[in-house]
Amino acid sequence: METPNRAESRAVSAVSVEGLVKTYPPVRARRGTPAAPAVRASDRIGLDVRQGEIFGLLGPNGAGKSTLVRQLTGLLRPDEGSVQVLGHDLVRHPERASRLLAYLGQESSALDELTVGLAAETTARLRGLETAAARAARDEVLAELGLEPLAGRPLKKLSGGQRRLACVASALVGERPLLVLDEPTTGMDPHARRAVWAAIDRRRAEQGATVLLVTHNVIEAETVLDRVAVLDRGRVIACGTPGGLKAKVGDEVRLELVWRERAPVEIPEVAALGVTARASGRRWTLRLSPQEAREAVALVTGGPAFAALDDFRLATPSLEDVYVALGGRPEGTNGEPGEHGEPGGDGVEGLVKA
Ligand SMILES: Nc1ncnc2c1ncn2[C@@H]1O[C@H](COP(=O)(O)OP(=O)(O)OP(=O)(O)O)[C@@H](O)[C@H]1O
Repeated sequence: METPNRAESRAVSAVSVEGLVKTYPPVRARRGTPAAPAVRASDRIGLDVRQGEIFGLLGPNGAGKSTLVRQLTGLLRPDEGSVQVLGHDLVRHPERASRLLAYLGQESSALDELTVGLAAETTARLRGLETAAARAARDEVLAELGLEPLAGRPLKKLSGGQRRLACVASALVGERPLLVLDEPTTGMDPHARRAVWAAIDRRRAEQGATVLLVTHNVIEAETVLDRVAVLDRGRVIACGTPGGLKAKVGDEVRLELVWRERAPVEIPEVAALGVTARASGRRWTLRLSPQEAREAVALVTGGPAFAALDDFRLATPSLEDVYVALGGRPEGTNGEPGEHGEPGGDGVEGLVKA
């Protein structure tokens, strides 16, 4: 028998995904193009996004975030599994997606020929608003995002950040209960970013909108998200609130050491620290217990190592630490998982949402 809690959580679910599998087929080698193997971009994904929350999908390049949202928005058919959006089965009825959700993808080519104003107005009309209402909605969203001075300019003649902002305006125009935004603030300056987050937050506060946000900007994600799912190689390797996920890293603190030129590894204690450090140029990042951190700070500030030290910083765990601990790659790098991070397998099972 179903417990009241489960029944209740189902009732307020905006997006519910179960057992989602998507494999891109292999590509045969042709005229100088090498063959590519099949890619399982969604590997039995299960997710539940509650109504009214800002839910993030976080993961490195190629983790499968866009593939997942394209299935959630009815644009890509899964091989297996179910997708329910506000109670509608979008695998069986992908055509219903346009009534339920606004989707901002990574590409904007469909709107490129239109002016900023016309793109917003046309989208509003397509979402069922009458001419006068569509124009009012257009004016409102352009004012909200500071786009009025650019209203008459075609998107293809704007800078990257301006074009992205215009695309956000079109995504937000006309009310949709679910906003699916794939990297909405890419290329934007801080002023534009703030305007976008304020506009998203307003739709949640005033319209009760649910927001599903794709990002690999860990820092930004931490401040705006209610909950986050971390994707890696097509799998959800963790899901929870940013605070909850951070608590899973325990009471570890992060110690960052910046060396003047190079780390003085001829000092045995420094060499020992280096074994567990993630090194990036002159910077070492360590995750340590509070006691270990105290000892490490005493070592690098008190002894001969101090002469080689340029700067250091102690911080409580961030979402980025969680991400690295789970086998994700730190922001801004394309390298392999952190040296002391588990490879996203057994060690993190306890974090994966049931
Ligand atoms: N149309 C396609 N055909 C074949 N493989 C694809 C296709 N689209 C994506 N892939 C592969 O599927 C995997 C997941 O890609 P996806 O675009 O979903 O990742 P992502 O997490 O959105 O990445 P990014 O952060 O770079 O946007 C990658 O290995 C990618 O190379």
